[in-house]
Amino acid sequence: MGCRSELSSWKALEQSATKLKQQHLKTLFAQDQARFAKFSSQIPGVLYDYSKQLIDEEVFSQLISLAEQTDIATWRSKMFSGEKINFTEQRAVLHVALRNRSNSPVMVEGEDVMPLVNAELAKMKAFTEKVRGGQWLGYTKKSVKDVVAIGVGGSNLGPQMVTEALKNYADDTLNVHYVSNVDGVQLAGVLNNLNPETTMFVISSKTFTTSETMTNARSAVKWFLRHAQSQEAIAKHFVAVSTNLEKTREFGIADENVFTMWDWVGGRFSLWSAIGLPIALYVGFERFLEVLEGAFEVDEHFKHASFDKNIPLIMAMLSVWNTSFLGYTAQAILPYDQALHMLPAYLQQGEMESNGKHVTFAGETVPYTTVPLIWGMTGINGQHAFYQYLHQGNTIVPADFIASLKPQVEVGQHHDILLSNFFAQTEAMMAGVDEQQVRADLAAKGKSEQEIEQLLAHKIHQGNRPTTSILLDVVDAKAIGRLIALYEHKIFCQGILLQICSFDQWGVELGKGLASAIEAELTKEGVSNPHDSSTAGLIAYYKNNR
Ligand SMILES: O=P(O)(O)OC[C@H]1O[C@](O)(CO)[C@@H](O)[C@@H]1O
Repeated sequence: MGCRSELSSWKALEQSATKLKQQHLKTLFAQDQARFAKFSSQIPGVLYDYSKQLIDEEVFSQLISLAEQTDIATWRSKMFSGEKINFTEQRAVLHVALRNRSNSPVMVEGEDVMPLVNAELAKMKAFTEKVRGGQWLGYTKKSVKDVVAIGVGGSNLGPQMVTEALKNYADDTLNVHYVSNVDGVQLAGVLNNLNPETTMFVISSKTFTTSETMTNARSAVKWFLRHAQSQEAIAKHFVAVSTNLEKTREFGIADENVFTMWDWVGGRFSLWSAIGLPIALYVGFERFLEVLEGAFEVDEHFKHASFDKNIPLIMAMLSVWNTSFLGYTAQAILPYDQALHMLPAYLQQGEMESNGKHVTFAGETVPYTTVPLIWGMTGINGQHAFYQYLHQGNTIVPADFIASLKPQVEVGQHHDILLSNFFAQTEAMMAGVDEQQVRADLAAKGKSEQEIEQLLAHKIHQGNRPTTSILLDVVDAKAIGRLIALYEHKIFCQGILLQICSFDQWGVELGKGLASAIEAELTKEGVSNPHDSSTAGLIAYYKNNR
């Protein structure tokens, strides 16, 4: 299997990039009144408009050729049929089985995993209903009021992001608090306000070895036992989500309180599994199922839509076009919906942990930039923070703008004001403001010729900054399921287009190992390992001055 850059479609795209870099989006719009119709696609509940990306029909068809030449369709079937496409870890990649609402068999090594998935969903349902219904009683026979979800990375970001997104659908049955940071300040801040008699802990860790999570979990047990004073009480207040029964037992959690997941569920794709338990506890099991249903709709779209209408594939093709061909090495995620305020953080892990890599399937160094730096925040707040850079900085950052037709809560005219910003920003980034317009605006304001000359260069906006607009109906359980699944499949396609193994994370594993070696050095009696002078100096300063 040769490198992607040897493919004829790749070479054609390289030539097109040279041409397109001379083009202005404003001209492309002026030349083609049907541009929006040509470069947009819809599925129920989602309008995806990529007409403000710096492409033309030729580039689009070259991108489709790239998708064909890289065998996206075959890889897609491999994923859905449980082949071990995570070949560096010898694992299938089957988060799609977790939301397979058709219940058709999904085989892993000759075994249909759907009965396992359904059994776990049934266990989650029974548990959620018991806790939410007040029948699950704590050690003093009181029902649960607060849930503390302890986990990090994929065992935190997905559930927390969805919990935040669906806040407005929650009743006041339970509060859910998330603790991910090993900085004890976070755990202490949460526990300070809680009553152990009415608190349930959900310890989520696929491996049940992640140092941050296990440290927080152990401290939570200590805090709990200080009050409960009885080891047996733990069974009423601690549940776990993990693949590692040996470790959950060792920790002291009874098997019946362990929700399982499987090695074919990657951490950053795990919110659909029992890792989503805190979501179900917060908004109810039925709503959690709606999240799965929304994702399942997108799985079906991804499997069956033609390449030129296939939204996740188009998202991936555009990312590769912008990054590997046009040389834009960052991408902003800008939700114009408060419910999606954690989406940028979630997608940072999704995309960068998956595809932030530099070798091909065969382990050769790729000669192109792979994925961009993903960053962002809610659009309106960003407008008053970093949009200056997006409009007039001398690097170009393509951006995904995401909004909804309806707000979760109507408050006066707020939504129209919000959306007018959403529309205005992408229009301005596309069209910019040229010299003629700046001159006319300043003259209309009564500025002198001299004043106009002084201000001119500062007020010109070059525009030509690519954006995509995603319009959801309203952020509800189904919509959030759809949106996440779109990005997940985008990440999958990106990996194939770039020939990157998307489902391992060796870089993160390296950090984990290094930190635990240094941890031992930090004790008083800890022996210093050899380090560079900076690291050694920092450790010594810490030990001598803390
Ligand atoms: O669920 P675990 O095993 O605690 O791992 C947490 C996270 O750590 C990572 O390995 C690295 O951040 C993620 O992929 C994973 O989601």
